[in-house]
Amino acid sequence: MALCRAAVGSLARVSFTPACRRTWLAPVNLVSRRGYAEVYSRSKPHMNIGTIGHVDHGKTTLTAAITKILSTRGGAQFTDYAQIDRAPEEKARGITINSSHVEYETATRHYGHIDCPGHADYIKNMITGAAQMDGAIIVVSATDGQMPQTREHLLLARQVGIKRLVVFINKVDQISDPEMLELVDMEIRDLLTTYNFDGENTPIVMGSALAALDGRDDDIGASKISDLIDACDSWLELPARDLEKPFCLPVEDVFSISGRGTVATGRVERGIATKGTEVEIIGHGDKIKTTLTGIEMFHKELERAEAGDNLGVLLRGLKREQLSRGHLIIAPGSMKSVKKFQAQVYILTKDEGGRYTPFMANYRPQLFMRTADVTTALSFPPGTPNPEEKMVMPGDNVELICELTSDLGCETGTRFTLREGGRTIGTGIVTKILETVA
Ligand SMILES: Nc1nc2c(ncn2[C@@H]2O[C@H](COP(=O)(O)OP(=O)(O)OP(=O)(O)O)[C@@H](O)[C@H]2O)c(=O)[nH]1
Ligand SMILES: [Mg+2]
Repeated sequence: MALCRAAVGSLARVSFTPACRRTWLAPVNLVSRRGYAEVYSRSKPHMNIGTIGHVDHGKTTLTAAITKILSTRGGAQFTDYAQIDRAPEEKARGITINSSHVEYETATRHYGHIDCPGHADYIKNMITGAAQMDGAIIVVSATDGQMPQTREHLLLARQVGIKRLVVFINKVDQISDPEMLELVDMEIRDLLTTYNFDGENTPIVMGSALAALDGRDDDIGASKISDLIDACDSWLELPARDLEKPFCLPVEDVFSISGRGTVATGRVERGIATKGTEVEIIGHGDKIKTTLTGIEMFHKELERAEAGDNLGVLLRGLKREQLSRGHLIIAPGSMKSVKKFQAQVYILTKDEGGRYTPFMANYRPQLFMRTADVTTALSFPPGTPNPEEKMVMPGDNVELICELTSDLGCETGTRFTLREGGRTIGTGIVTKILETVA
């Protein structure tokens, strides 16, 4: 900020000097551009990560320690424990989540980092994607080893599509027996493998977040935080940018333009398509191959549609009635249309605008996914004890099977909401595809 202000300041000063009037633009622009780059550092790739793990294992202390260590290298502003733990309430789609966001940068990357104050907030955050994590640091206290929430967060991390994690074994200042640490290391590697992470190669760093924060015992404090940051840089993979993913345009509206044909409008979710690209239309019982013969945005013809664009596309040989809201226009073969899937769902409490009462299997709310809405029957996955009697309470995090009345294009990781009578009662993420349409 300081640099930005300096740039603005110099702009104001220079523009007041008449003699400079003709020439000031160039130097001032240079200053402001340089200022901008140093402040926001857009040159480094960005990645969203966060601390996850069992209550009291040291997630917030570690978050504070990372900002402290990086602040000495000029890559962060030190944010102390109290500032992080005083997480602001965020209303994400009607759901209140307490979470703190800090940012820092290393030599090669810019990170956004999320830390939640409680278990319930981690669950909500991971299911709703209120702050999407591309990777995570799982914190495990050496004094306890893995605990129930260690496992639950690992499972959720897997389900929301996090592919790689870095482990921080914390509180080693309280362990005198090195064999104990070896045991925790082995146990965590086994656990990672159980949840389909790479247990063998995942970096595990052992240290003390508190020592780093307090500026003592460098060998288990600051130096280990540095190791952890290096492990994040080298092991966590940058997510593919939306432009690199296969094309997907969820249809919002359909028009018929006489003499030209059928036009679908919507916002490109991901990927790139050019005029003449072959596409596939899926959903609502259809699978139609066609070609994009025109792309238009703000009444102007475009050669290329890309992620984020709000536009209309002209489709070869398609009748108005063949297309409707909720269809997906995709790169051929890049996604399947799905009739039944398993999902991790968070049911909103009444304070969050959700239901007042529990529901049981065969409850049939409306499911909203991208631009589509269809009715879904809900049931419990096989192996659920007493499925006929099981009740889902507001505030619960449950695995459910969704059977749709009309198929929709989706994949593992696609998010949706459940609504009933105009209110959102739940939010979920697809974790397993069970039945697709040929
Ligand atoms: N001895 C020791 N204590 C630590 C260390 N790191 C954190 N603690 C203490 O462990 C307690 C919990 O730390 P937090 O950072 O609040 O843990 P958390 O995982 O954020 O806890 P929740 O947000 O409640 O789930 C605090 O009293 C910390 O001071 C450490 O390396 N060594
Ligand atoms: Mg905390």
